[in-house]
Amino acid sequence: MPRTPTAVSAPGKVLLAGGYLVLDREYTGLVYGLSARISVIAQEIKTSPGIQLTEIVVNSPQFLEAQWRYGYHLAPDDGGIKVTQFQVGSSINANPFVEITLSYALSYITTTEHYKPSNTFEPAQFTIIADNDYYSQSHSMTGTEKNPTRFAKFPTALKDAHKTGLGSSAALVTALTAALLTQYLPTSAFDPATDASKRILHNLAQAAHCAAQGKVGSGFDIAAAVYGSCRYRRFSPSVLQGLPEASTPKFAPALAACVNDNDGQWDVEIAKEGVAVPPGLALRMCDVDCGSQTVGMVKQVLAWRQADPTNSRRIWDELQARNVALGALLSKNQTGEIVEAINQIRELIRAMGSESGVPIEPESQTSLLDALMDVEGVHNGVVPGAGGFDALALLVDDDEATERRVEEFLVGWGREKGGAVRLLDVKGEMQGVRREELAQYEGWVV
Ligand SMILES: Nc1ncnc2c1ncn2[C@@H]1O[C@H](COP(=O)(O)OP(=O)(O)OP(=O)(O)O)[C@@H](O)[C@H]1O
Ligand SMILES: C[C@@](O)(CCOP(=O)(O)O)CC(=O)O
Repeated sequence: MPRTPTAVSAPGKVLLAGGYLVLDREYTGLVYGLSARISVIAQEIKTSPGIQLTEIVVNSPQFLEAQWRYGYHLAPDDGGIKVTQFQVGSSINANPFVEITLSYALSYITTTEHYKPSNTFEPAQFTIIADNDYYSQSHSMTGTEKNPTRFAKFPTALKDAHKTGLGSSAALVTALTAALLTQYLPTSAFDPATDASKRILHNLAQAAHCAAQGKVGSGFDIAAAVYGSCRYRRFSPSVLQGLPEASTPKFAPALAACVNDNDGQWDVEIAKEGVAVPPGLALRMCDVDCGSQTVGMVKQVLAWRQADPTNSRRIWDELQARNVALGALLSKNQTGEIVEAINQIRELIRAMGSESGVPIEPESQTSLLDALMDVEGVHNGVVPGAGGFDALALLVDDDEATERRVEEFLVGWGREKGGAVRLLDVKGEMQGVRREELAQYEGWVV
């Protein structure tokens, strides 16, 4: 009997407060999950009787040239599962986030008691469906004009897609890891609704995402993808630094020991209590269709921190206090105090920017935020995360009239200043990873 297809989704993120600081365990970040999700639908590939396939296919049908086919084998000396991409068409088009997630999740599964003694995984297809707000490009909806489906078809390959900065890779790695664990383990061993499974998923997705990115960041984006909105204190980088490279000797047992946290090393702190958007308000995002190269910005800010330890500590400690104060007043619904609390945070973010020479809140974003605050119903906003030209996060009254006023304002702003500024549909959302009903993907998966 073929298994019924399953779907899981993970949300995108916005780091409302705590950019840069959250890289250090002394400080915390205020992270919100977003209603923009990445879903992965897992289905068996039907084979003819007598034919054995060892193939795993991953598709991202909203984009051009977005199918990746993999074979796999057990690497020697407990190296786990090595995946090898098959060529489709005339060129090979790699997706490191997909490939590394496969090799990490499958390697982990081989260490569980549920792995088939036959040393195989049933051939399966994993379809990635992303909410449209992850990308800035104009797109065509796939249904009829009167009845468009929720998911768009983009006229580009993924490498040409303009990202809005909502954390597509973290949501993808988390959802794909959860889909693989759901597909190849019984529900008694993995069920994303339980806390124990969420911990496994979090640790495994952090390990895969760091490997795919080629660096250990703070990991707040994976935390948001798994747990949704939370106050986040990072794990010590040493938790992952001892892992051998994938498919080298002893990778699989080392990964399992790390993910199962045999030595109690994971010191990450995720607090969901008290992280909220006050009733009647919404966290919205405003895309400026630019995006930032955050790697260089992070390097430069950290270099400033080393070069000027006294001054930078003074700014960071005060900024942490202001960030915590914002979290507290949001959770206590003190809506009237938002404007001043965020102004105070922005002031120090700009100070950190001018001291380090990094445009964390660039002047053009300052003028846009300040002008938006004059629109009725808009409280305040920040350039979240690493800052720069990523989409802005705004706290606004959650009603249609405010939405209309903001949209009208942005049209005028774009006309006057040039550039495509627009309100994204996405809103802050509390929930993390979850199982999904299949019906919503009709037309995308057969
Ligand atoms: N819909 C998708 N299908 C397949 N792969 C995807 C999809 N969306 C994102 N990816 C993978 O994630 C990569 C983008 O990751 P990257 O970390 O650069 O962006 P991001 O996580 O959206 O950005 P940020 O961290 O600034 O918010 C893509 O190059 C691709 O490998
Ligand atoms: C600068 C940093 O603190 C936040 C980066 O956030 P974003 O990817 O720009 O949303 C880096 C990190 O936390 O890994």
